[in-house]
Amino acid sequence: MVSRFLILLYALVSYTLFTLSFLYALGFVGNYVVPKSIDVGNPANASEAIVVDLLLMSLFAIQHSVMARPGFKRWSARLLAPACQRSTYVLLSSLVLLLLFWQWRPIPTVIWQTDGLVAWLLISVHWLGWLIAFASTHMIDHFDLFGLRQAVAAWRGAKISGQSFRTPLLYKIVRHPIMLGFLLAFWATPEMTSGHLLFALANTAYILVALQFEERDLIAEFGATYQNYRRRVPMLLPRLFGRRQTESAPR
Ligand SMILES: C[S@@+](CC[C@H](N)C(=O)[O-])C[C@H]1O[C@@H](n2cnc3c(N)ncnc32)[C@H](O)[C@@H]1O
Repeated sequence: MVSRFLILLYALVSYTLFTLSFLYALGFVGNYVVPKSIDVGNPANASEAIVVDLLLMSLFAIQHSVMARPGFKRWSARLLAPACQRSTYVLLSSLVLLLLFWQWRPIPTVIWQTDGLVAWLLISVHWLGWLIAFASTHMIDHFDLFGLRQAVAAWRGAKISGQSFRTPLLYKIVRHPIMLGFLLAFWATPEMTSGHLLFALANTAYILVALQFEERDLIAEFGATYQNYRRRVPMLLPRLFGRRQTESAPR
């Protein structure tokens, strides 16, 4: 009973930290509200800023990708109860993100600046990106992705079910709408500085590499179902003109 309560508490703390880091990310990337953002904070010379920022983003990429691999999950299962695994991933990802926000060095040189209608259009696409990313987590399984479903199952003494494969709504248009949302949020800005550009470029490269690993794991887990899905649905860029579907979509 006590351990089940602690697992639930741990999942709630991790989820709260994720929520805070996600909300901070909105302010960080868009330069809204928060005290320290992508273009506001400790001044540094450009070379120091590039090195520190790349190290911070690499730390996030390594933590986020290594911990997501099945081999790491099997190894960590010897140390962590299954119900705690996803929460630990979420907790560490959130902590690394908060470290990035805290230690980020801005590079303020302006690359492009817009105003009027173009600026509003870019701001709208930026917010649409965040909305797509957040809504898409609910389309596959938000509470499973962030570890709460596993902790609630443990609390109830129920079996923790494995990940299920889903393709609802936006997943019928692209295979990775969460990542598409992030890319829109990172690139669509009325004022692009060198620091923001470094952030957008490095994260785009990371997303493109990380998706190769994620898809390899999805093929290993769901086999022909994912291969068929891959043939029918584009990775990140929606098809402008629909192609006739020849196979029935997995649900
Ligand atoms: C952060 S989510 C990103 C999902 C997807 N790459 C996207 O951008 O929308 C990563 C997790 O989603 C899972 N996932 C990816 N596509 C999925 C799908 N169609 N159905 C269920 N889970 C999926 C992956 O196995 C991984 O555990």
